[in-house]
Amino acid sequence: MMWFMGQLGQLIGAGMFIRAMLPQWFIDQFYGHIEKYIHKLIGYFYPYIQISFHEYNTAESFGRSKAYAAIERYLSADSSTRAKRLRANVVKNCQSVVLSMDDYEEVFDDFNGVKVWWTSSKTIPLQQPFFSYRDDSEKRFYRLTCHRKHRDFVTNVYIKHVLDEGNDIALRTRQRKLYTNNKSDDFRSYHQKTWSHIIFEHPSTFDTLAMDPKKKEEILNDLLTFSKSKDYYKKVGKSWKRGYLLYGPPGTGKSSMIAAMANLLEYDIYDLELASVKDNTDLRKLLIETSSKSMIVIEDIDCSLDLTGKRKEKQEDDKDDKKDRIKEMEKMAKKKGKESEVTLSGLLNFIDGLWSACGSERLIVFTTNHIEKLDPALIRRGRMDKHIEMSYCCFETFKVLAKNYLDVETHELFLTIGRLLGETNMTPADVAESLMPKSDEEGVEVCLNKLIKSLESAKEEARLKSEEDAMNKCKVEAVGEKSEDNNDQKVEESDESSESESSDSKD
Ligand SMILES: Nc1ncnc2c1ncn2[C@@H]1O[C@H](COP(=O)(O)OP(=O)(O)OP(=O)(O)O)[C@@H](O)[C@H]1O
Ligand SMILES: [Mg+2]
Repeated sequence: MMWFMGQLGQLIGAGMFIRAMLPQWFIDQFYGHIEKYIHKLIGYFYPYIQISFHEYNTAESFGRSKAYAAIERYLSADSSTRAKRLRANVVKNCQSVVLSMDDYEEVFDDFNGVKVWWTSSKTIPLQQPFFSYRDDSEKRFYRLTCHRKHRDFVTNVYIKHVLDEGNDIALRTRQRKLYTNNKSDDFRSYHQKTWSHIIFEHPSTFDTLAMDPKKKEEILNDLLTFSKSKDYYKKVGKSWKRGYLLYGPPGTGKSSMIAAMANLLEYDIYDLELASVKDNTDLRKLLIETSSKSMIVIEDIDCSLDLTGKRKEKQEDDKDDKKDRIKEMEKMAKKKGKESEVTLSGLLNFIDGLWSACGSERLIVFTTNHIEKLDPALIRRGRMDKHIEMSYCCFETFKVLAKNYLDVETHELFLTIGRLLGETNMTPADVAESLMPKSDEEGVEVCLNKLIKSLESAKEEARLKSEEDAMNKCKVEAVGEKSEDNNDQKVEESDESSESESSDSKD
């Protein structure tokens, strides 16, 4: 049957060829009528329709057709098991090979009971052009054939299914990227692109992330639910994005959490450095050029810009250490002649203004060491939907680190470590550093003892510091009391002198 269909297809092609051979006057006078009857006749025997998808089409003048690429991926996923002749394409920096059907191969597809078949083919022009910006010697295309009674289903439903699947495969198999907007001035003058990128390869996952297991599971479920909620977001009229605020002291795993999130959902990361953004218009431009399935990350948002200060018109106390840092940054920016003019309202619009709805399936993540210094408008629910505290190492966190770094789940020293962790604050970064063997000779016990030692010295340091603080407080109070006494004495003396002056004058 397939052979028969193929032959009929060839006949149609032959008809086209005969048409090209006939003189023009004959075509003008008779061919229109003849062709009508030929098609009727062919249609009687050949109840199939054919749709071609060319690798290069005029609508997408440069580069390959996106539809062709999507079909190629869709067919590759399946055809490698069914087609007899395959073509190998090397991807991911020569690390893997993707197989696709070779030229003139044919595969069947069955979708919802409708049978179609795909043929890969190519045309070779008779004359090679003198000049061409790409190799025009071969023009590949896929031909889809189906029964004409399924025409509507195939054109409206099946082709959409193929393109969606193909695009999904592209997302699943792509190399993920880490983008930055911070470029040197020299680079910027040659390349006007807003983002530059490297391949994103970070080993952090939710398995390696040390934190309270219940909290971890809650975050994991939240992320997975988000990634499957396209229809829900559409139904409630919200753009498909979610904001996360990660806060806590340095070294508690905020950046590690970001990498784990991106690895879980297979998203790209756009690491946005606000201090390098010229103004709100530039910020919008950056937003527009981000892709879907991505995370936009602003680390240390409290130090990025004087966002709170601009809103409050710098009425706040200038002794604040954050402001000192910002002033320092502004000074440096002025020196370079590129001070950022991004305002708080610009940033709020970036997060959930009208423009933020472009693209979809996006996470916006802020990190900070000082949540209390952020403007409430910036982190209210709806903008930053989920607030996650990354805190000092507790016993549960330690157990995850011990499993990751030493491969132990229990040990007699765990009891001592648990007690010490309850008595002093140590970041997971510091705990991890003690647990990491520094040579092959350092076994589990040595590393756990190292941790106990550093916990004890951290505890001692904290005790000394609190004693010193208490002493300083006493000193300040004593100085305060003394100056109050002096003031009282001065007041008394001045009262006395004024009294004596008044009595003198009376005399
Ligand atoms: N919760 C954690 N789980 C696993 N590893 C951690 C955790 N916290 C810290 N680490 C380890 O400590 C290192 C520093 O952590 P990370 O950079 O994620 O901290 P951070 O909270 O982003 O710090 P900062 O506020 O200074 O940016 C990481 O490379 C990781 O190895
Ligand atoms: Mg960090």
